Amino acid sequence: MSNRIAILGSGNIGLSLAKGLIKAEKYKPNEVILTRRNVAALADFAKTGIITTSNNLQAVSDADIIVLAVLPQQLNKLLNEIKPAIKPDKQLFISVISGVNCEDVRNQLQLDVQVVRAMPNTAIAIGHSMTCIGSDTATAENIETAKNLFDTVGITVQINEELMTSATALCACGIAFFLRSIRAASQGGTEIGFHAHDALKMAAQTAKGAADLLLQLASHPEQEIDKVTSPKGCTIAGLNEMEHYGFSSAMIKGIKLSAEKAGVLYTKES
Ligand SMILES: NC(=O)C1=CN([C@@H]2O[C@H](COP(=O)(O)OP(=O)(O)OC[C@H]3O[C@@H](n4cnc5c(N)ncnc54)[C@H](OP(=O)(O)O)[C@@H]3O)[C@@H](O)[C@H]2O)C=CC1
Ligand SMILES: O=C(O)[C@@H]1CCC=N1
Repeated sequence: MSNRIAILGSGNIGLSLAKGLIKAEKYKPNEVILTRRNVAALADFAKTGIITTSNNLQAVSDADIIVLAVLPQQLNKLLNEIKPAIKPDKQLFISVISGVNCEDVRNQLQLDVQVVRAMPNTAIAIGHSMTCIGSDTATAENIETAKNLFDTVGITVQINEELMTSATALCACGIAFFLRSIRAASQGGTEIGFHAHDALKMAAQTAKGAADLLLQLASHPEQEIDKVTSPKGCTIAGLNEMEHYGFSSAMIKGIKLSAEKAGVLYTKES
C-alpha cells in the first residue's frame, strides 16, 4: 500500500488539515485524497495535484491512514459505505468527529479497526493547531503515528478518551471564542479612535503577545496581568469593569455549554 492519507469529508476541518499537512511537507499533494459528495467544490484543490473524488470506497482502498471528518450525523452512512474496502490489519482510522467514541466507530462497522481520535482546531491550516489525541484500544504504535502526524501541524497532547468532549470545547470550539474576544477588542478600539482594520491588527497582535507570554515563559495569566495593572491605573479599571459585566463567567459558562453539547452531537441511530 502507498503512503497515502484519505480525508473523508473535506469541509472546514478536513481541508484545513490537508492544507496544514501539505504546508508542513508531511505529504506531497498526490499522497492526499480528499472526498466529498459535491466534488466540484474541490476543483481548486485538484488543480494543486491533490486527489479529489466522491468515491469513498476507492479512497479507502488507496490509503493507509483514513481521516473521518464528516459531521456526526453523517458518520454512520459513510461507515456503511466504506466497510467493504476496509483492511482492518493494515489501516489506521483517525476520527476528528466530535462526540463519537472509538467504540462507536467499531460498533457501527462491526470490525475491529484501529481508531485514534484527534481534536484539532482550524489553526491546523497554518501549522498552529492545539490537537488532543486519545484512543481506547489502538496500539501504542498507531497512537504514536497519529501524534507524529499532528505534531507536524501544531502542538499535540495525549489525553484520556473520556476527556475528548472537553477538549472539543476548550480547543476546537475555543479558537472561535478567542476570535470573538479579539473582534470585541477591535470593536472597542474603533470606538476609541482607530480605523477598523488597524484596530483588528492591533488587537490580534496584542492577543498573540499575551498567548506567547504564557507559552514561552510558562507563567500564569495573573502573574502577567499583575505586571500590567499599575496602582490606581487604567488597566485595573478596565479589567474590573469587564468582570462586573461577567467576562470570566461568560467564557466559563460558554465552554461548559459547548462541552455538554459536544457530548450529545452523535446519536448511534443517525
Ligand atoms: N470545524 C472545526 O473547527 C472542527 C470540526 N470538527 C469535527 O469535524 C467534523 C466536520 O466538521 P466541519 O468540517 O466543520 O463540517 P463541514 O460541514 O464543513 O464538513 C463536512 C464535509 O463532509 C462532507 N461529507 C458529508 N457526507 C459525506 C460523505 N458521505 N462522503 C464524503 N464527504 C461527505 C461534506 O461535503 P458534501 O456535502 O459535498 O459531501 C462536507 O464538506 C465534525 O464532525 C466536527 O465535529 C472537529 C474539530 C474542529
Ligand atoms: O461546532 C462544532 O460542532 C464543531 C466541533 C468543534 C468545532 N466545530
